[in-house]
Amino acid sequence: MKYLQKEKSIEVKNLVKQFDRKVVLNGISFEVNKGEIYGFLGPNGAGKTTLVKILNGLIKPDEGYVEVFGISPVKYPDKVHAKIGTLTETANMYKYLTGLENLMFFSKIFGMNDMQAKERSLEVLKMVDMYDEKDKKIEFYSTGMEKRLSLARTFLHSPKIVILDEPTTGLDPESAKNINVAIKRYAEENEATVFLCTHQLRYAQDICTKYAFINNGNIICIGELGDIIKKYKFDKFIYIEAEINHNLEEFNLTKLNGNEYRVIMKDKEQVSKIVERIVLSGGKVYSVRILEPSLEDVYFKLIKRGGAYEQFS
Ligand SMILES: Nc1ncnc2c1ncn2[C@@H]1O[C@H](COP(=O)(O)OP(=O)(O)OP(=O)(O)O)[C@@H](O)[C@H]1O
Repeated sequence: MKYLQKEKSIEVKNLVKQFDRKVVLNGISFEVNKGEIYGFLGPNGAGKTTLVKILNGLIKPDEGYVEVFGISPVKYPDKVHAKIGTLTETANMYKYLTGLENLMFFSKIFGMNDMQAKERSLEVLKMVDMYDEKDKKIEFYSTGMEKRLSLARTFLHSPKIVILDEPTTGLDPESAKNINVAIKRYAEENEATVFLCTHQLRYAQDICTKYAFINNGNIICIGELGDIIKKYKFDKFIYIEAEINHNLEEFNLTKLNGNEYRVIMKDKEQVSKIVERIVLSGGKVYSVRILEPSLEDVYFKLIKRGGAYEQFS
């Protein structure tokens, strides 16, 4: 059978970056394939923004190499900029211009004429669900609206790679969800690759297809969530929604919200034993679910554990 090689969007090899002798990226290597929504996850100060700057050719690595669609951003930043759209934490927009005027301004920087700029700006406004707000000045936008407009700006030149640095930071859950929907839709409709840097794991889990965990400049794990869970034999959880009348300490249930409880699953018999005890002691069981650990569970265990880098593909 013919070996089909996946098309690489980003390739990073043995990348090292230091600031004032502090190693911020410690020889990291990974590849992002076309069409992936790749979550690059790590705590504050892990080195995510530094990597985004290198991918954009804004700073140079000390060692190693990086390619975006086979082009070095170190040597040819302009060529790379033409193919990627980057949303940084601090996207600068003109407060006294409307959303539409801002987007038209940036469209013209990409070489569009008035008509093309207007047409494309209206298109991307619809993509992020901001069409109705297009004539409002940015100074009157909420944080969530401003972020969606910044995302629209990232989409203006139809980039095949979108690099997003903390796109949901500071947003309420609904605004964060809107951002996620727009990112996913853009990726699907444009067959684009997304490189998402964040420490907001719940939002990452909603859209990412693959992950790299970075801590203190080292990648500690790369893979799809299911493969990482299998590899490390992470426990499953039993979630029980119930009214519990008696102390069931022996089962080590952790109370979550309302009537929901969670416990690490040891074996299948455990489920009926817990349900039986709750009912026999006068309580009520409304639902029982068995779930894989979340991205958050996996991430915190691996980050805490530290250790060597492992890749599953
Ligand atoms: N220009 C610079 N000069 C000196 N140190 C820097 C510089 N830029 C970044 N650093 C340091 O490099 C480390 C990594 O920073 P970076 O911004 O890449 O982390 P991050 O993972 O993006 O974190 P956050 O989520 O907080 O933005 C930090 O300790 C930071 O202080």
